[in-house]
Amino acid sequence: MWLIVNAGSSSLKLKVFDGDAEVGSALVGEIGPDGHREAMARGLAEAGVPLDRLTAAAHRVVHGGAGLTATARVTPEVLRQIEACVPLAPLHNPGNLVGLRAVSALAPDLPQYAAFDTAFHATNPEVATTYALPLVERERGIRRYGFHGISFAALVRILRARGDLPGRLLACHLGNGCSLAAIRDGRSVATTMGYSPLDGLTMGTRTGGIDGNAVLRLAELHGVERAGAILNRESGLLGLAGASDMRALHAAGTAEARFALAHFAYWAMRHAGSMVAAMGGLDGVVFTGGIGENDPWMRNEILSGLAFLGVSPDAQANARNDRVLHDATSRVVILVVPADEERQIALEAQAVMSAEAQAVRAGEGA
Ligand SMILES: Nc1ncnc2c1ncn2[C@@H]1O[C@H](COP(=O)(O)OP(=O)(O)O)[C@@H](O)[C@H]1O
Ligand SMILES: CC(=O)OP(=O)(O)O
Ligand SMILES: [Mg+2]
Repeated sequence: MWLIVNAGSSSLKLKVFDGDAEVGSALVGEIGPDGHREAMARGLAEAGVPLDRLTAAAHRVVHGGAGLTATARVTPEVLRQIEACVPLAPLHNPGNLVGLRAVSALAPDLPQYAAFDTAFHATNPEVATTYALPLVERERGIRRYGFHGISFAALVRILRARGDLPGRLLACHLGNGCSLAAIRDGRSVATTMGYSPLDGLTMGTRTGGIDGNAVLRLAELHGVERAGAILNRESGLLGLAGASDMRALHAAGTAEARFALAHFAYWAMRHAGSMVAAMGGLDGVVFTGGIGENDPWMRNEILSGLAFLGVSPDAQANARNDRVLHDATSRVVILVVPADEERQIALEAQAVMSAEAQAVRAGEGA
């Protein structure tokens, strides 16, 4: 049995797999950036995790930096590197570390693995990942990494298994954090997040794209730490309309809420154009994440802005949150694939464990 821990910025998802079967799960939502320790204790109890029967645990880790680019066994050195990436993903890596430490406290001998949100974008070309900074600054690892890679890898795996993977795919992960990826023949060639999960789309509490000089001005006014909190925790939908939750904005009906919804849709559409250019056209659009899977209004708004690309949704299918959304005239397929990060983490970690076992056997045989 495997325990999978997915600590996002606003939710904690736990799953227990026995072979292919999901035998336990827990979802602790709306936990806020500092609530991961309590959420972890609650989640483990709720999922009924049989600690003594576990083979291993595997975790989603948002930022692996330049050093951690593939799913790995968690060693003290790996933990140190994840810790070193905390400033790069301040909403995420601390929660990921809480999860890792909570499991080792409960089961000190249990093997643990980490899968990284950055890894899927390792195939982006250098022009896409490089900031035009002086060499000495670039050498510090200040570059674009991209995130939500476990979610993107999962939807590629699912679509490929169905024989449904479009050649040039615009993937939209719209949750509390939001990013787009340009996926060509199953490989990421561009994505909207950069050095940290702040860049790109308007998000629940993050600005999305903002001019570096505006960031400097905020740091000058408030100090670096406070400026970081403003950009990461008090901005986005929350900053525009006082609520970070998409459902709350739809319900609010105020002018501010309508503007925040329009802002979210507009910037998703603007960045989608950039993704389409990066892969030289568009064959498919896929939505995933809490908003991507459940918000017909938002999907329709974004897709309307992409009508010039031949994107044409079926209104009824969209309203029903169907898995296939394009109508008969659409030149582009439009799909919904529920986020499957936990199974992706399990598959990747199990592959690493099998490779380790094989290496040990080979060593014993030699
Ligand atoms: N039925 C719904 N309609 C609109 N938005 C929804 C719906 N259900 C969930 N959401 C939104 O999805 C977002 C959370 O996405 P999720 O992927 O669960 O978050 P996380 O990034 O923490 O994993 C929130 O903005 C929430 O309001
Ligand atoms: C990377 C990221 O933004 O993750 P989440 O959507 O879980 O906040
Ligand atoms: Mg998420």
